[in-house]
Amino acid sequence: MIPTIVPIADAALSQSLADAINNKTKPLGSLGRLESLAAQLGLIQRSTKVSIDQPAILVFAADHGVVAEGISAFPQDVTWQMVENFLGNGAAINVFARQNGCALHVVDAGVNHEFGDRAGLVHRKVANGTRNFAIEPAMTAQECATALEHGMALARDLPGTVVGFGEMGIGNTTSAAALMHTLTGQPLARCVGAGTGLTPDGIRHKADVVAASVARHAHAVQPLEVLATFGGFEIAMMAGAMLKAAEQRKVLLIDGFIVTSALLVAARLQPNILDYCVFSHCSGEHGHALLLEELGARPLLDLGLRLGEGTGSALAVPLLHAAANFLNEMATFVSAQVSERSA
Ligand SMILES: O=C(O)c1ccc[n+]([C@@H]2O[C@H](COP(=O)([O-])O)[C@@H](O)[C@H]2O)c1
Ligand SMILES: Cc1cc2nc[nH]c2cc1C
Repeated sequence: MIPTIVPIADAALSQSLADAINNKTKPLGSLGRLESLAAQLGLIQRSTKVSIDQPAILVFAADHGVVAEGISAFPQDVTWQMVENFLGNGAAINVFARQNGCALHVVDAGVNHEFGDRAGLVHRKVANGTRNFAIEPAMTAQECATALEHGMALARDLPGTVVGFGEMGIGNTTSAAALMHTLTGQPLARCVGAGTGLTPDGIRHKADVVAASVARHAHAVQPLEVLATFGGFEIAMMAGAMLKAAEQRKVLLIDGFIVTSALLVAARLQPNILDYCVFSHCSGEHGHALLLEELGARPLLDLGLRLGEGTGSALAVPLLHAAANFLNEMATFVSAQVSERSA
């Protein structure tokens, strides 16, 4: 069952939050984007005091059958090798999660590798990678439902008020581009990018593969059908986790192009989910800026990141703390006896 997500709008609370923010010892609006972020946190948590408690990053990993079409600059084995790197604390996400006090959970959603009983790995493998969607749908409806259910169950069991999303999966920018094109109607050329580093010729080939695949599966139009046809297990599991986390009124930290494509699917199922999302950054991946625009999203950071793993999510955590802390802790003009604006 897809969770029902309620909007966060509350006119009376919005006014209280605006008053609380405007009464702080600062010129009106001078904390810029942190002010709208603080107001969003307050509406999500239904309070004029907010808490950024036990932030967690979930990194979902899976393989993609479409790599057989030669659409990535890297071999498929990098997916499981990077999962090992996450478990060994050596990846960028390990560094940034540790630096910013985030718990890190690495989930095998469908990697084409047997990890054995590896400490720290969350085993939710749906299958050893998806099928090649250039030939047949990536997953069955049942596999897609299983991935969504696992994601929902994982999010349900998380403590804390913030969930950041990340992913690892060689080939998954091809999935994400197909999802974006199919669900938004944006031209393919605006959805397909270099991923891990394709050459211009490689990008043209990738776009041709997606174009042929979309034509082959033209019947897939409903969001869940589109997800099963072009998605990855990590993308479907993320979509499930996002839906459950929003139902639980958590703050969702959205990472780059692939994470946003999972959110796009979730938002087509439950549009109110967008109220709970903080868009951590605009990725350097070609389609991301437009995908954010499609979702009406305003990213916090623009650092040219295009790594994935949840790195943008982890880097945005200090900004969440800053927004929460100024709202909770700053003095008001009255309490600090600071003179207000003269005219
Ligand atoms: O997050 C992004 O915007 C992003 C952009 C480009 C690449 N990636 C990462 O690179 C991998 C997919 O790239 P590719 O070229 O194999 O499709 C996958 O592991 C993603 O985490 C991530
Ligand atoms: C090395 C490497 C690390 C990654 N992390 C996320 N996607 C990745 C892709 C590659 C190739």
